[in-house]
Amino acid sequence: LRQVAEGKASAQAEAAEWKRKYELERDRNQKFEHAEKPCLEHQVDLDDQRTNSPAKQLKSCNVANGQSGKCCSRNGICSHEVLKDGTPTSDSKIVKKASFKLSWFCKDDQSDQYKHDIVSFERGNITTAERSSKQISLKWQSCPQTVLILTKPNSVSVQILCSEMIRWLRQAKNLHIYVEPRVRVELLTESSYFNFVETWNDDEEVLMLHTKVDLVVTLGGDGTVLWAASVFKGPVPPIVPFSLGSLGFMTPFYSEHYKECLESILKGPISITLRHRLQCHVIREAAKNEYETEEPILVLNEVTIDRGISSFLTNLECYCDDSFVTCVQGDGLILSTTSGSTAYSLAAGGSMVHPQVPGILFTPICPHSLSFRPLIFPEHVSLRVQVPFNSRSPAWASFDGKDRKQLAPGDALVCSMAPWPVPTACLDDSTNDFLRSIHEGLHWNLRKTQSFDGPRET
Ligand SMILES: NC(=O)c1ccc[n+]([C@@H]2O[C@H](COP(=O)([O-])OP(=O)(O)OC[C@H]3O[C@@H](n4cnc5c(N)ncnc54)[C@H](O)[C@@H]3O)[C@@H](O)[C@H]2O)c1
Ligand SMILES: Nc1ncnc2c1ncn2[C@@H]1O[C@H](COP(=O)(O)OP(=O)(O)OP(=O)(O)O)[C@@H](O)[C@H]1O
Repeated sequence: LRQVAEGKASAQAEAAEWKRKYELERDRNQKFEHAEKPCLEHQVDLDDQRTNSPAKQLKSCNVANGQSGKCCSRNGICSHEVLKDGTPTSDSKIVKKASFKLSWFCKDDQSDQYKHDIVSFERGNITTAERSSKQISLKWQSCPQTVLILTKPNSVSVQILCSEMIRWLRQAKNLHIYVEPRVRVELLTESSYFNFVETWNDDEEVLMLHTKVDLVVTLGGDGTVLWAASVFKGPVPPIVPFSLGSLGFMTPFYSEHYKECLESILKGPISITLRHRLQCHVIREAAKNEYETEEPILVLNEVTIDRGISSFLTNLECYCDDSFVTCVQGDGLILSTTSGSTAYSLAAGGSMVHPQVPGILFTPICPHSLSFRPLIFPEHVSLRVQVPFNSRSPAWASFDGKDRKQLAPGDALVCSMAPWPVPTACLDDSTNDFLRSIHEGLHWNLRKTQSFDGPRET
């Protein structure tokens, strides 16, 4: 039964991955197949999809796609492709969701003819052209109209900024605002002016948030960005993270300049870091049937499997796809995204990796071995961490530092790249923001410069 459940989980992850790859591939092919028709021509249809009935949506989509299921994008990803899943609600008749287009560029854009080949065989030479180092740019194709503001709890400065920002977004920009139920109560306690601010009542409404929200603003530290990502179990709208914590690796925007920042974000284009997430399935040995596989959990930083309160050594068998990797004997193991590489994984001795690099970091925590160096796996693998039957104690899994789950002997955790990344807005661009955060946040490689005078090589 466990094998069946594991098979199902990995098949689901694989299917999602194939869907993502298929969509990217289809966009690439578009460039070659499509006539030079500007994307904006289809804009009316795309906007209509948001406001009209499902039947009309289907029709307009078919018209936009020339009945062939193709996207209007030619050199990027259109928002209606990323966000189209989910049925339209009655609200979507009133408020249109803004459409945008993501596009990328390489430094050597001149070599355009090879840009869309992953691997090409030119006169026997293998060349790669599809690298992960592209800066992604988001261009609004219709104006954003709905902003979700997520805030760190129990902070007076955050509360003050939140109400000030909402007033400005409403009065100067005439935007629809969503906040968490807790924040709406706080706002209404402050003033009945905030009656227009919307929220949700149950988890089902949260599941549909991505169909209503154009932009997410976070006010807090990295933990608030992790929180924002966890709210979206599927596609995530672009996130603009304002720094109101002590260490902001993922929060490049300064809250003092929020008006200028939001002006330019709402206008676009925006440089985006597409932060990959991991999809984790807990597979129970005791599962009675395959349907008992627990809901997958998406993490932006990492999933940690550790010894919890147990004083025994953790014993974890690790597999990559079907190959045995190793047995971790120590305090535990961190499976991290590249965004999470500067968080817990870093503290456990893992490398810092640029967040735009797609990979899964495999970092042991205090391994009782002299030779256990951290690894980085490619993005397409599925990793399985199994608590062996002969383990002396259970292990504990935690997801972005939250939601601890016990893994009994025989239980396993299966982890692969999720199809829904977290797009965070950059202050500058992906690379400069990353370098600034490791310089300013960690004082990386800070050393006094050697003086000029002294002995010299002759
Ligand atoms: N020994 C450690 O370094 C350690 C231990 C436990 C958890 N953590 C990290 O804390 C994260 C949860 O963050 P939180 O804010 O909810 O908890 P928290 O309030 O305990 O803060 C943890 C610290 O990690 C920083 N952080 C979080 N994500 C980061 C990232 N991607 N890059 C660099 N620094 C980052 C935060 O800014 C914060 O200073 C976990 O995902 C885990 O990575 C680290
Ligand atoms: N909207 C929210 N609802 C519930 N919990 C939240 C929310 N936003 C943030 N948190 C939690 O609050 C904690 C602290 O948040 P955050 O890291 O943003 O602030 P901080 O600790 O002041 O920042 P720093 O770690 O940089 O000092 C985190 O554990 C985070 O998960």
